[in-house]
Amino acid sequence: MKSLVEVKDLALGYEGKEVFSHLNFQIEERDFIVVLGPNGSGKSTLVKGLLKLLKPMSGEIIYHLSQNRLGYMPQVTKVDAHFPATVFEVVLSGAINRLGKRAFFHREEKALALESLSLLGIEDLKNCAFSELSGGQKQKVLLARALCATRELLILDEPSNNLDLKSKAEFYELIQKLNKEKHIAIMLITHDEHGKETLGNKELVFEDDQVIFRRRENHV
Ligand SMILES: Nc1ncnc2c1ncn2[C@@H]1O[C@H](COP(=O)(O)OP(=O)(O)OP(=O)(O)O)[C@@H](O)[C@H]1O
Repeated sequence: MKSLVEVKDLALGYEGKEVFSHLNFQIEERDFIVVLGPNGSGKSTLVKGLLKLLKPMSGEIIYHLSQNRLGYMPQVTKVDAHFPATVFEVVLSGAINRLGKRAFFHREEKALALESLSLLGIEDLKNCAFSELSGGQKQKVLLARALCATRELLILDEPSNNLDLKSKAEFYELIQKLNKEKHIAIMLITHDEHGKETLGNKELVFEDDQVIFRRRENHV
């Protein structure tokens, strides 16, 4: 499988203090990597590094993504729930990295936003106010927004947070389908028991001063 991202001997941290070091792993095409670990262990720090919001203290991250595009879905709690925009506007904003020097979205980006909505079966929400959606619907809209950025690699930050069991199961089914049928590589950061047991072909586990990367044996 082609490598999408190579993390080599990476150390990340804040103000000269390392959160983790000597981290090595690769994200390959079609991978579904589950990232696990207790609060404060460094999961979000890794995500910040992958999104280039935090510079490596040592080591490097090498990207083999087309036009360096990465899809990121933030935690709903980190998104302003009262954001005064329609679903379509929120999804379209995911295509901002495709604009280059243009200030306005073209027909292609708008078509991509519609296609992302329809891929997730939520085209009927298009004109709804984002702030009025349920938690599960908001997650799907943010996933459609990430799909507008790229179909190569999505990083999902605790997507099951604050969802009821039914919405959670539905959401996991959806991302599994994107991975298996559309061959989108996924990195899922989760605390969730469901994710711990059943999802992913590989896992990255942050525990007691070490980070372990391994293949999951129970992968279906
Ligand atoms: N901006 C920051 N400045 C300084 N220290 C930080 C900053 N952000 C996080 N940290 C520290 O880095 C460590 C790792 O935090 P991080 O947020 O990556 O953990 P996490 O595994 O994502 O936790 P959670 O599951 O609660 O989101 C913690 O000790 C945290 O206090």
